[in-house]
Amino acid sequence: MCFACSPRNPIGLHLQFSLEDGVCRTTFTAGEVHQGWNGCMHGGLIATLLDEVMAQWLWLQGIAGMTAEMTTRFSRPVPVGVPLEVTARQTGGRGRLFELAAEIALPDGQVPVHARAKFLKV
Ligand SMILES: CCCCCCCC/C=C\CCCCCCCC(=O)SCCNC(=O)CCNC(=O)[C@H](O)C(C)(C)COP(=O)(O)OP(=O)(O)OC[C@H]1O[C@@H](n2cnc3c(N)ncnc32)[C@H](O)[C@@H]1OP(=O)(O)O
Repeated sequence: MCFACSPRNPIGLHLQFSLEDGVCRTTFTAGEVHQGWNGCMHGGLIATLLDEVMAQWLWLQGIAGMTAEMTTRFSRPVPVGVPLEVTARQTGGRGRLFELAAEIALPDGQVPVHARAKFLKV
């Protein structure tokens, strides 16, 4: 029962994904229960959104991959209560290794956080 995507996980994020033109996409609005500092989404949960959207880029193409490495740049706080657009795309890779990038965009287009990761097909 995936914490990020299972519709049956009672404490999960219940994310739903689409893949179009090589971009995987989901949306999420953080609430007070997802805060770290007051008014700001917890960084670990931000990383969860980014990790999952990249994993789903693979999964929606029939590839089961595990995160082998991930770097996250937190440039600005992510506010709670606003709809976030979370996207991922492929940046490289060879064989079993997939290199992906993901970002979170605010409604005004600002990108407070982005990530890069390597996934290995299992
Ligand atoms: C009714 C049922 C329906 C089911 C529906 C399901 C719905 C669900 C759908 C979708 C779910 C999506 C959920 C995703 C969740 C988000 C993703 C996560 O959070 S995953 C968890 C966190 N990650 C881990 O726990 C990994 C822990 N690590 C490992 O298990 C291994 O290290 C693993 C698998 C990553 C690699 O292990 P190896 O044994 O397979 O491979 P090796 O031999 O180590 O490496 C292979 C090659 O890759 C290179 N490599 C490995 N890591 C590398 C790295 N970081 N950078 C560059 N190269 C690397 C190595 O040097 C090697 O290269 P050379 O073949 O020797 O040339």
